[in-house]
Amino acid sequence: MPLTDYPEHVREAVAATREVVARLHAELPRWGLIVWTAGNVSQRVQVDPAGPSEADLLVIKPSGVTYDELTPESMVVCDLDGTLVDGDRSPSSDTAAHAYVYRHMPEVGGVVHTHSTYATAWAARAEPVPCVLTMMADEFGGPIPIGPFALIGDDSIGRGIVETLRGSRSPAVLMQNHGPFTIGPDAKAAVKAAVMVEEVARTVHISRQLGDPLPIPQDKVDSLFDRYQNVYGR
Ligand SMILES: O=C(CO)[C@@H](O)[C@@H](O)COP(=O)(O)O
Repeated sequence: MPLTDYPEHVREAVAATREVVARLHAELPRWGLIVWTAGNVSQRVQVDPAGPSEADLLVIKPSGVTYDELTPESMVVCDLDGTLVDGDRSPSSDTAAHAYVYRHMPEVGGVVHTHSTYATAWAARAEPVPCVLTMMADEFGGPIPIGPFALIGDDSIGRGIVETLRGSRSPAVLMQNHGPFTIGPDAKAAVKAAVMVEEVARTVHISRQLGDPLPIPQDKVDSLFDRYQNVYGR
């Protein structure tokens, strides 16, 4: 269904989401998380005020466009099957993965994918980043998990993200041989997770060059995660 057939309040929400998603894309090169046209950010447009539903839409970057060319108007709107609803260009090649996450994780409002160097190096080894930093306990509630090797082009990547993160406290998954995908209640939270996963992947990598980092006991991880998620910054 073309965007013009949606009610005015939905079209207004789409316009606002285009502004948000375009602005958040600038954070990926700003924090050194991508090169050229790699990576993408999306946000769910909640159509039903009662809560996330199959009728929702998503806004995502156009495929193969450099970040300096991204504008709110260039953002692409799709339904949760990945079908184009509004946009002059093809949606990101990862749209199917983002859409799958939105269909199967109703609490997720934002998805980000990058190829950030240190996190992608851990993904190349299919090695979870161990929880050896209080910052990891705060942000991820434990190790950063590895998702399965999955080819682009169907639901494989999205299924791997959901199967890995459903039931996990981590908002980030390192897809084997590919790179990080992150989720959040909105796109800003998912971008923050993408920044943090690269930061801790780098720190733990450096620590490992000099010796064996010390794991944090699980009860301490639980305490740190609970404080950070429920008290910090309130
Ligand atoms: O990693 C992949 C595909 O999974 C890259 O092609 C992706 O980062 C960028 O593709 P798009 O420009 O969003 O189509």
